Amino acid sequence: MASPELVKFQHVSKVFKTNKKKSHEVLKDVNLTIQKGKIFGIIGYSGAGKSTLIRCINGIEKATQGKVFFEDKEVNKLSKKALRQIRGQIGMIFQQFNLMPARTIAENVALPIKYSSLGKEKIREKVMEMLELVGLPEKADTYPSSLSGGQKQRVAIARALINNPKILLCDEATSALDPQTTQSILKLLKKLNERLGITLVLVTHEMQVVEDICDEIAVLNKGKIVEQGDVYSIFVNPQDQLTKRFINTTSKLNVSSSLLKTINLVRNQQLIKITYISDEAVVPLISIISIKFKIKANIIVGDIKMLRGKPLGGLVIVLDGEAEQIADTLKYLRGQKNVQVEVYQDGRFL
Ligand SMILES: Nc1ncnc2c1ncn2[C@@H]1O[C@H](COP(=O)(O)OP(=O)(O)OP(=O)(O)O)[C@@H](O)[C@H]1O
Repeated sequence: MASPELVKFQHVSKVFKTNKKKSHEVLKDVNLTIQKGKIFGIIGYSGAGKSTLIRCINGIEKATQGKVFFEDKEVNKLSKKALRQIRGQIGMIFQQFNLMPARTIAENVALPIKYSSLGKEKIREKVMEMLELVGLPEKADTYPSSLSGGQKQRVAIARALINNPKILLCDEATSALDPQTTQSILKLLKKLNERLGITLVLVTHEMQVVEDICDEIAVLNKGKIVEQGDVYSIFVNPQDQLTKRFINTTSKLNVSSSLLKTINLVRNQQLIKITYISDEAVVPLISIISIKFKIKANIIVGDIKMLRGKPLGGLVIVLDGEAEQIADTLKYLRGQKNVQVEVYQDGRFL
């Protein structure tokens, strides 16, 4: 059974007026559903509208058209008081951490509950609990300037979680961090998702982040969602060119064009890329096509990885044979269940 819906966008558009005459449609007819407990990635280039989209979830931005729901509540229609209550259930972290430099780590983490009815001791207890959760209890009484970028993001996560939110919005949360620190923050986010059941929305321009921890993904291009679905299916069979470009950034099969230029294809040779999943990952496709079609197949690059616990493999191969043999081989490969075939033409795989 599908998990219940936490966030829903129905035909959401957002227009910013840039001056009296000009306006800019930043989100265009966005439809998406985020299920409770999932890790949902929103990927797109700079300016695609990612931040605007997640800011519509907590009502920092208001949709110009369409509806945004948080559980069963329509965010745009809430009173100020109701919106404040909803925001208490929505945590947010940012690329630049947004910590207050003149406050200690403990004071930073306590900020969202500073004016609550909780007493000082209870607040300190909750702060320490959050700092334990993110692995930084010993930093409670130090200042942000003494922390590394990764530690600052951990503090920001602790602050965002202190109200026990249902969802954590992460706006390019790892973009300012080196790859190793990025990994440790992603690991922490995954742990929080598993332990607390908190829903995560990750805005990013890095497909590696999506590959590492997301369950679902929406690809945003100039304000439009061009593709969405579960991460494995999208990695296996991306439909949109932009999605393919993002996936290529994480793939060892993304043979550089300079390397491809060194492969001097002669007549009767065809460069292809095949991607295969599940059982096909272990089926000896190359042997089969060599025997069946008497074709030579030279492997240029091969890769196999586990994605969400399932294998995803791929090969870049030069097929060498008569035109008819190549055509029959391509037909055979394309007829295989769970095998995607792309042919190299005009400098790219299509
Ligand atoms: N308050 C605003 N007024 C006018 N234009 C805005 C406003 N906020 C954002 N925009 C414009 O909307 C577009 C999308 O911005 P947004 O920050 O949502 O994109 P993004 O995908 O998050 O990009 P980045 O990763 O660079 O932040 C940009 O062209 C931006 O200039």
